[in-house]
Amino acid sequence: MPERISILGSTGSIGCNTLEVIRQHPEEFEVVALAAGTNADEMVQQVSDFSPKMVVMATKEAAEKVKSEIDQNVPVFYGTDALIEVATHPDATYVVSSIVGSIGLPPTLAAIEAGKKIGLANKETLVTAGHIVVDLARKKEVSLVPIDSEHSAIYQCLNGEQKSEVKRLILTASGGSFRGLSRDQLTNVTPKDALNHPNWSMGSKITIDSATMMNKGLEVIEAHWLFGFPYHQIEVVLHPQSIVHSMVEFVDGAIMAQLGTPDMCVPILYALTSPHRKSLTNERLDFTQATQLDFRPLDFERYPCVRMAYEVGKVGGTLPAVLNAANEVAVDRFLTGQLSFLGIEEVVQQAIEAHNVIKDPSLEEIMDADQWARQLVGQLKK
Ligand SMILES: NC(=O)C1=CN([C@@H]2O[C@H](COP(=O)(O)OP(=O)(O)OC[C@H]3O[C@@H](n4cnc5c(N)ncnc54)[C@H](OP(=O)(O)O)[C@@H]3O)[C@@H](O)[C@H]2O)C=CC1
Ligand SMILES: CC(=O)[C@@H](O)[C@H](O)COP(=O)(O)O
Ligand SMILES: [Mn+2]
Repeated sequence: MPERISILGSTGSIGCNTLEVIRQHPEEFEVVALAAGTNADEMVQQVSDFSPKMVVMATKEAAEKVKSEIDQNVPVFYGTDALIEVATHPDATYVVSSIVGSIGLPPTLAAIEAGKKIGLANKETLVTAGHIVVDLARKKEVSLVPIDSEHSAIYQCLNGEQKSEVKRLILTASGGSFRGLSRDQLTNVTPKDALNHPNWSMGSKITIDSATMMNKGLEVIEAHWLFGFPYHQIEVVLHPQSIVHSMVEFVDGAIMAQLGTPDMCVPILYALTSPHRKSLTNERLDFTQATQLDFRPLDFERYPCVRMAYEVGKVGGTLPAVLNAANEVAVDRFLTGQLSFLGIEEVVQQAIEAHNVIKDPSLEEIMDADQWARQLVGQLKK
């Protein structure tokens, strides 16, 4: 039987790569339902290529545009509630969670509640409500398989290993688009500069997160929840080539690493087929050509967002949701010219300091904290 897949965020970078993987294995995978934001043109093409049973767009206008331009009689809905229909479609066995931002949390939880297998790209879900997501997945016996490249690498390195024999997880970080610049040189950098990631082609929000290295901070919290290790066993190392996608060190000093060209189709396909592997037509590493692998320690002064994320992750409660929501709004304001690049970390720090943390929060308390941070950072001047 093919894996029957719903994709949340099908028009994005991960969504399109997922469809590319599906295209390469038509006998293994079938598309059931697709959800996206406002990119109606891309969705019209996807409907024509994959004939889903249902489509959801974020807005009425986008839904009407899709409806008016598709040949097939596919139901098209819109809005956040309709995302749940895609996530829980009765014909779907697998949900790829690849909407950007904490808006991906409710449909991802709904998919877990409905017992679907999950391929998780949306790291904001785990940062915002890690304890709730992981507990529900355990209760429902749902496998939560990482798509994020570092976490996919660690997932592969941990396969068949004992957790008690792990010394530490080592996340690699490219350093982002400004890795060659000092902090003083960051004062006047522009969104165009920041969107120029050295190794990966990704959506705009995560590309800015890579430049501030908030991405690595979010990934530390993501690793904590996915693999169940305390923060002192999770480390970050700079690796400018993004070839070693992450590593696991064991108690005997042995280190396992997963390597490959920076291509998200690899972790996406592995998430869909693990523990098995399928072929992929893609660029390969060639060690007969000169290949350099460099590693450097992370300077927390240069990249304060990583330090912030460790501190926030250790405090827990509603604070990671505040960090995440504040960052989402700050990145959006940077991209729209309302905030400087260094302003991103400043306003996130202000939100964290102003928040009264609720310990062991309910989902409602987490959503409230998320909204509180969005309002606060939306008003802050910088
Ligand atoms: N790109 C990558 O290589 C990696 C991404 N990730 C994570 O995966 C997630 C997606 O990243 P990426 O693909 O780069 O992001 P993109 O910005 O490329 O894509 C985001 C997707 O979410 C959709 N979307 C946005 N808002 C809504 C909404 N309100 N309702 C429904 N859909 C919505 C977009 O639709 P539309 O465009 O139509 O508006 C688009 O399909 C993020 O959490 C990111 O951190 C993790 C590792 C690597
Ligand atoms: C592809 C992927 O997983 C991204 O999260 C990537 O890791 C970004 O790279 P850096 O955050 O290391 O710049
Ligand atoms: Mn990553």
